[in-house]
Amino acid sequence: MQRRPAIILNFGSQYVQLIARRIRELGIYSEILPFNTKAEEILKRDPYCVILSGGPASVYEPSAPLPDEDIYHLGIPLLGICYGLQAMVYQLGGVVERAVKQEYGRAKLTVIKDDPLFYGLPKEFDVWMSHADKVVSLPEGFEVLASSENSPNAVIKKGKLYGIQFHPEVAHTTYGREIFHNFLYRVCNAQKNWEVGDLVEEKLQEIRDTVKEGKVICALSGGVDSTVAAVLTHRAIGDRLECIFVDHGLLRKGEVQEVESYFRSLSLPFRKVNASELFLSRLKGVEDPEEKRKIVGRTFIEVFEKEAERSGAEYLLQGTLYPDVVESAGIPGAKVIKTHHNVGGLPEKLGLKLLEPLKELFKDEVRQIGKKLGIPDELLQRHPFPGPGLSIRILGEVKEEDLEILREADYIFIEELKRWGLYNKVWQAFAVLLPIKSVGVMGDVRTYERVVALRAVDSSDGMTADWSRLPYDFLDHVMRRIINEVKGINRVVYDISSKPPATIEWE
Ligand SMILES: Nc1ncnc2c1ncn2[C@@H]1O[C@H](COP(=O)(O)OP(=O)(O)OP(=O)(O)O)[C@@H](O)[C@H]1O
Ligand SMILES: O=c1[nH]c(=O)c2[nH+]cn([C@@H]3O[C@H](COP(=O)(O)O)[C@@H](O)[C@H]3O)c2[nH]1
Ligand SMILES: NC(=O)CC[C@H](N)C(=O)O
Ligand SMILES: [Mg+2]
Repeated sequence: MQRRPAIILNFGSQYVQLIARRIRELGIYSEILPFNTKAEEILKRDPYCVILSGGPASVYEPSAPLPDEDIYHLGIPLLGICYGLQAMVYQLGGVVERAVKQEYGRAKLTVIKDDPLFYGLPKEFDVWMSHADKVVSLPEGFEVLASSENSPNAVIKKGKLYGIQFHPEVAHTTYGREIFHNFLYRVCNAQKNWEVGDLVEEKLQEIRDTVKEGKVICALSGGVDSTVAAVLTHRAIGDRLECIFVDHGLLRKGEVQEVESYFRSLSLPFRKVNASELFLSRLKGVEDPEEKRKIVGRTFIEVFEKEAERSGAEYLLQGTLYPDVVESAGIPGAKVIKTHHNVGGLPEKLGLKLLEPLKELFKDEVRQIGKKLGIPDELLQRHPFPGPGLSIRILGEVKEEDLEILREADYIFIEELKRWGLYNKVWQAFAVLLPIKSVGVMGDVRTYERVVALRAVDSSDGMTADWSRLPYDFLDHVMRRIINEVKGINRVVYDISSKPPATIEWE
């Protein structure tokens, strides 16, 4: 049976899989197609709707990607999001310009006109914006349904053509899910045709079909993603899997012992490899964040290739998730935000075949799979920790003495979060060591020492994030402990940037 899809045209947005995922969650099958897919090709699939994603381009640039203009005349409901809205406006004769005031992060939306799209929603709510261009005049026949302070034309419509300047797909838009629900079920009259189903069974089969009789080594970090990937694959192919945990000298205080004891208890075939000298020597003198990420990626692979040779494995299993792929511009049209060591950081010639069963999923979906697999909560609730580890939390060159300072500061922050019952309330938290010094006074003596920044964010998938409103008393306590206990630090600051426009990590 052919399922009627919701079609998403991809203009290179960071969020394109998030759109697909929102639609999946609402029980509708969805497909992502290239932005220039012909209208007749789209029509053949009998879709419920066409959604135009956001994207990094600006419609008035000569090389801007634009969809087949016929899509506006198919009589199929259409929803343009951010760049998608701007493309529709431009092609139908409206005007889009670079805005004087750009809009990143939270904005308040005010609904001006009732519409099925806003069914059941309040007249005012928070939405998440990420744009520099702005619709300044509408094409003929369009009306405004909602505005924000910076975007008078935040939601527009003509018949079944809708355009939205904000991002309903990101978790920080308060009623984003409801907007998709209303669009699919009230505007498009869609019928449920997709069950999240048993993703676990599907994945097990996929792994068995790919690996067949082969052997696999798993790059295991002790984090949520690679743990879920390992347990899943172990269930699929048993002891033909071996897990390799690399101590690259960039791990947190106590982490090696912690990870070892977790994995002994899960009874997975497990090996620890100490490669810290190799990683630290390669990073010596390197300041550029992208360069550091690539070095870590390549060095990881060197270690894994050696391990594979020893065990005769042909596959390398990684816990790669969708955000890693998209930020490394692993999808067409997307810009590189940062090279995730496990995607863009891989060498061109890879002697191993990659196995990445979680590649199109998001962190919270992976946690759900982990739960189904019986992985203990304590492990599943661990905060994400990037593969390049502390090397991207020491801004600039990575020196051994700085690693020690950062380890101590980070340990205090996390220990106190746990003590105060806040660890599971924030999505991710860590300390960053800044490459600057500032003046202090301790016991009547002048100090001139380093600065630590604390970062704690609320998120559901890492694609967007807001800074956690940690209690002042808590921050005060952590500041005091860090400055009193960690030699070399005389100042602590708290990072209050959201993503966008910042990112979660500093490098
Ligand atoms: N120290 C390590 N040893 C072996 N493999 C690693 C290590 N660090 C990272 N990796 C590999 O790189 C992948 C990506 O790292 P990433 O930190 O995104 O995922 P994770 O560690 O599994 O989960 P989390 O995001 O919860 O930390 C991991 O899934 C794992 O396959
Ligand atoms: O395995 C990883 N390898 C990497 O190279 C990497 N860079 C960032 N991160 C993690 O991804 C999430 C989003 O981070 P950013 O907002 O900083 O891009 C956050 O949870 C980051 O910790 C990484 N994970
Ligand atoms: N997120 C987007 O789709 C951005 C669209 C466009 N490049 C802008 O800055 O307005
Ligand atoms: Mg990790």
